[in-house]
Amino acid sequence: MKIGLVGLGKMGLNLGQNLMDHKHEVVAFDLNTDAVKQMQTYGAQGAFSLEQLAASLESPRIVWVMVPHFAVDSVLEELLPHLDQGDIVIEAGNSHYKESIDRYNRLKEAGVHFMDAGTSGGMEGARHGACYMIGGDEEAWNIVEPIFRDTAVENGYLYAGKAGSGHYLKMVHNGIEYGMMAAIGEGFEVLEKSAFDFDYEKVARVWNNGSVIRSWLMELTERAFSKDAKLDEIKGIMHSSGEGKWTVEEAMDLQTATPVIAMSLLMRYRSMDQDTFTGKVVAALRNEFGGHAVEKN
Ligand SMILES: NC(=O)C1=CN([C@@H]2O[C@H](COP(=O)(O)OP(=O)(O)OC[C@H]3O[C@@H](n4cnc5c(N)ncnc54)[C@H](O)[C@@H]3O)[C@@H](O)[C@H]2O)C=CC1
Ligand SMILES: O=C(CO)[C@H](O)[C@H](O)COP(=O)(O)O
Repeated sequence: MKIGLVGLGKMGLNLGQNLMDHKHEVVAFDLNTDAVKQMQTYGAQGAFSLEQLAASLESPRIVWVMVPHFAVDSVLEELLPHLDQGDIVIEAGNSHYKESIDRYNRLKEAGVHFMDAGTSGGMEGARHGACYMIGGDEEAWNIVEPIFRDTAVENGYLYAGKAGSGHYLKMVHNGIEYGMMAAIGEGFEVLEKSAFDFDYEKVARVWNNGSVIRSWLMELTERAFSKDAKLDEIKGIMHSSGEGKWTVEEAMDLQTATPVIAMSLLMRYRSMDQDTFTGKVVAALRNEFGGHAVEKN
């Protein structure tokens, strides 16, 4: 199939190559023209505007959008005037499912199908076989399914149903990801503070062989320690992009207890601060009521 690919960053560049390895034709666009040129060297057709991208595709056009979630609306606004009834937009980044439902409704007014696809597996998945969770019209799904089948690992895609369901699943997936990573991190912190002198790469390796906690995340743990035995080269600052927060907000709305995911989110926020005002207040209060020692700046 011929696919317009918008967004050629860490995910898009890999996905574009994956698509071409599976004999799909790719028309590639990014604000960063160097990325477009990189895709061209891999054999893609380059586009230097969304108008040019749309003009290079035949109806029903299929446009795969792989940009950060804050850029999705500007892409859609600029792209929509160049699309026709029956065209299909697949938004495969990490967007909030409610925004995806709004986008589905907005594009539907123009007769354009909008599919929300959650993508998992990171850059390696995008390049060699991803995992997808997809929502949107079944009519459009029947057209685009081969693209997902070709670029996913075996059994690595699910058409989940109506608009929003793909990004809803990806939101919860990422919430789980937060909790699992936090548990791995905490376990290694206990090891680090213990009286033993463990080789963390070897620990992760043995845990990857037959243990209950063997997993891709543990394999990545092993890989990270193989590069930097004590992770001395990096700070323990944990950024976040939103999906963990959305999962917790959704759980709150549903009055559902998700303490593991919520705590892992809060620990990410905590990691952004060198010191905390909370800590100062508690230390000051202990000092006020009990004369307990405080540490001075
Ligand atoms: N990196 C990862 O492991 C994963 C990322 N995602 C999601 O996929 C999406 C893309 O992520 P990455 O590739 O990691 O981001 P990235 O920041 O590496 O790449 C984004 C690309 O989009 C381009 N871009 C931004 N605004 C644009 C616009 N208006 N028109 C055209 N191109 C534009 C940028 O120039 C950049 O090349 C995000 O929603 C992200 O959350 C999903 C799964 C895994
Ligand atoms: O979706 C992903 C993996 O599944 C992306 O890597 C995402 O950026 C991870 O979330 P966060 O940036 O909040 O850690």
